[in-house]
Amino acid sequence: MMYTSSELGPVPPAAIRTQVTVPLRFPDGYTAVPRVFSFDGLVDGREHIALALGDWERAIDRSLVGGPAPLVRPHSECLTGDVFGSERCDCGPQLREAVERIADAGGILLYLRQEGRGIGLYAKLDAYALQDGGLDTYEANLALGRGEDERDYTVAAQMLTALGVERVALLTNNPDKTAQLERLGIKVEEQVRTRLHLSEANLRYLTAKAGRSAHTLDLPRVD
Ligand SMILES: Nc1nc2c(ncn2[C@@H]2O[C@H](COP(=O)(O)OP(=O)(O)OP(=O)(O)O)[C@@H](O)[C@H]2O)c(=O)[nH]1
Ligand SMILES: [Zn+2]
Repeated sequence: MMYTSSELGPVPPAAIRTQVTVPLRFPDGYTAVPRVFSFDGLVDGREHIALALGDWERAIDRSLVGGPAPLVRPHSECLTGDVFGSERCDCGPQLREAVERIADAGGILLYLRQEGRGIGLYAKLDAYALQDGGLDTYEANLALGRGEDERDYTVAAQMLTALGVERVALLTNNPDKTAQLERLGIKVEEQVRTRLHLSEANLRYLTAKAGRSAHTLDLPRVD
């Protein structure tokens, strides 16, 4: 049975399992040196990781004594976008943007293994095929007998709590991430928008996100 936060009440604790430094170099030459954390006890049994970037320890310490909240992005896995640079979505550029902004501010990137808004990679590719036949990104999920968005952010709350993060500035345009984390006991003091990463190929996808799930995206009008 799938775990959902509303069923089981308080978020079960998770513990840090390993932390290790992984130097990164992006295709455009940008480099960052996050501390990568793995965890024991995440409720869905998947291998989610947290990347702590910049002066993250000071950012967390400061937030515990009333200073500004650390910048945190929960980023859902998108193999085609994050790894291969797919232009069907905005995930790759958003991930690159997030790493740099969090490294500058000090904070945490949660890399959540929730491919395809939780339906998995093969189902996402099936959904892409349906979108090529005219359905939008949400209709395609429904046509496959899946939810429009099956993501549950309990694991994100678990990881933040294990890292000692109680308050966050959340780097996202997705109001559901903010709402769920608040319900899970993480204080979201601010929702910080990501930039708009628009291409000819992702315009329909981003328009559906803005229209159907209230993503905060300033898109040009399409007639
Ligand atoms: N089912 C499905 N999933 C998609 C499609 N396009 C992208 N995705 C997935 O959508 C998710 C996007 O996740 P995020 O980058 O966290 O983005 P978001 O929830 O839109 O919110 P932001 O924080 O504003 O970026 C990834 O898991 C992608 O694999 C699609 O057409 N169908
Ligand atoms: Zn994507």
